[in-house]
Amino acid sequence: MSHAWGYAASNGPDKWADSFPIANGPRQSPIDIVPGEASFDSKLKPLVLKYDPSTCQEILNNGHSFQVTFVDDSDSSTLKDGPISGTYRLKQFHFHWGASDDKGSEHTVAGTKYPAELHLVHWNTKYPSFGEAASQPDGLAVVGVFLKIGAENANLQKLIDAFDSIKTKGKQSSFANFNPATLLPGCLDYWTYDGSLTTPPLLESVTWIVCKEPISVSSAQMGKFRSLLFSAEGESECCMVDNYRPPQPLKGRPVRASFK
Ligand SMILES: N/C(=N\S(N)(=O)=O)N1CCCC1
Ligand SMILES: [Zn+2]
Repeated sequence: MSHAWGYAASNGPDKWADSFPIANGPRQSPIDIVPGEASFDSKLKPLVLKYDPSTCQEILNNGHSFQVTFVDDSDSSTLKDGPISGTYRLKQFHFHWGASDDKGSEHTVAGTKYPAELHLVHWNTKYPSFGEAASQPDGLAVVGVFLKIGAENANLQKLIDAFDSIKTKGKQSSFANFNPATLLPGCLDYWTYDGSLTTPPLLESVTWIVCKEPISVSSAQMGKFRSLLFSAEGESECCMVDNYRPPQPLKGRPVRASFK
């Protein structure tokens, strides 16, 4: 791939293996989660998520998605227990979505696509930094939350209200005192499996924790997601849509459920 990766036919998921051969590796993400084939594991603990809104720093259009970045120089915002051991610090969260409400999530559930998926990215503090952790098999833990069309979500609206300041690639603005816990579903039942980053560099360092229960988003709010641009200011406008990788081969991996 002579040019930067993206989601177009010329540089999208089907082309990523040209520059990132791990794209065909043994533990790639996302996957299709088939509930009837997941095995309940009574040893799985409930998730312990502790988020401090004061660690919320900025909101950014990185040209692939929008992300909210957190100060991660202390254990103020962390993920513990669940399928992981030790303490993982929240680095950022971001979303993936479609051009229409019938697609957009990366993980699917028995083939069902949701209109969007939230990813809360955490790194293992046994390593000195996110960058170091991202290259380790137990380095990252990402909590995935599906978005389902329904009632308007007032907490998502706080993110949407900042979109005018980050419409184009590379734009960022300060974003303070947002509590990511407000984006979690009421029930934290989850599926978990060993996987990877779903964008280049596709590193196989992620313990995936995918919540069974979605959160709501209105169709109008999804329309606002689609008003963001992949393109930078002054470039020909390219709507930020379909920024999701399709499910990858499971290759024999177990998928465990924290619930019966
Ligand atoms: N692909 C990623 N996260 S994801 N979609 O696998 O959660 N990231 C790339 C760099 C930082 C996070
Ligand atoms: Zn993601």
